Amino acid sequence: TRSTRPQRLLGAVQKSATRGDPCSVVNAIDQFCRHTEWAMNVGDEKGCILDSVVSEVNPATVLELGTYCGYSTVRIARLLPPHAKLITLEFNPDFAAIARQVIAWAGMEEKVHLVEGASGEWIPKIKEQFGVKALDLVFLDHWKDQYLPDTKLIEECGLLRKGSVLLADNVIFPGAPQYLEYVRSSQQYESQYFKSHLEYTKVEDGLEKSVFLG
Ligand SMILES: Cc1ncnc2c1ncn2[C@@H]1O[C@H](/C=C/CNC(=O)c2cc(-c3ccc(F)cc3)cc(O)c2O)C[C@H]1O
Ligand SMILES: [Mg+2]
Repeated sequence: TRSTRPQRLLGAVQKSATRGDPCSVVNAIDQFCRHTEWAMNVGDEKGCILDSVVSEVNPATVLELGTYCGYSTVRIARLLPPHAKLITLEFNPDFAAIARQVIAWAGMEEKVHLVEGASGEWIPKIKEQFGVKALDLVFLDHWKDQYLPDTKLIEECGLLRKGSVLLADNVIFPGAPQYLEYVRSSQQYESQYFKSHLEYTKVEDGLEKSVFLG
């Protein structure tokens, strides 16, 4: 039967990237998605903004919502110090299986906990399951209508501290209007929009960075 897009993306990684080299994995996926087959990775242009926020926050604990094929998982993990932890949630078993292989090819398994499950079910378990006191950085890139409910759940679970950063993909396209309204109007956040483009296209999109003020 016909392969899936994630399977073809993994094939491109195994063909063109060097095992243990996360930058080559990121570059292989960008090359494949720009020249062969588009896929919904944050991509190279928005990825540079992601890189700068990760480097600025220098997080010990990161939560990613929506692993998909693991592109941003690898992109973030490659910048983390040795004992930092990235917890990434993915409820589609087929995507999770591909992402595990992409993460392994990049040699990032030590820094990444990929949890196969729904964010709504797992966010309340993070503290106990992973011994996490607070999240330094949250990268939101799952279903866009889940950004707001999951942000409220993260707050309710006491997972944010003064200075915790939320970084949300696709706030313009496909768009997350309710989330944007919330973080931009809330007294508890200082929000900033980073204008960019939808991955591998000229369509406007961007990332919203929101600092929790406690
Ligand atoms: C609640 C929950 N828990 C765990 N995993 C969850 C979850 N909701 C989704 N997920 C997982 O995240 C992933 C979902 C990501 C959703 N992202 C998107 O829908 C998305 C779509 C586009 C896009 C743009 C233009 C177009 F013409 C078409 C598409 C671009 C992007 O960057 C995206 O992130 C995969 C899914 O299984
Ligand atoms: Mg996205």
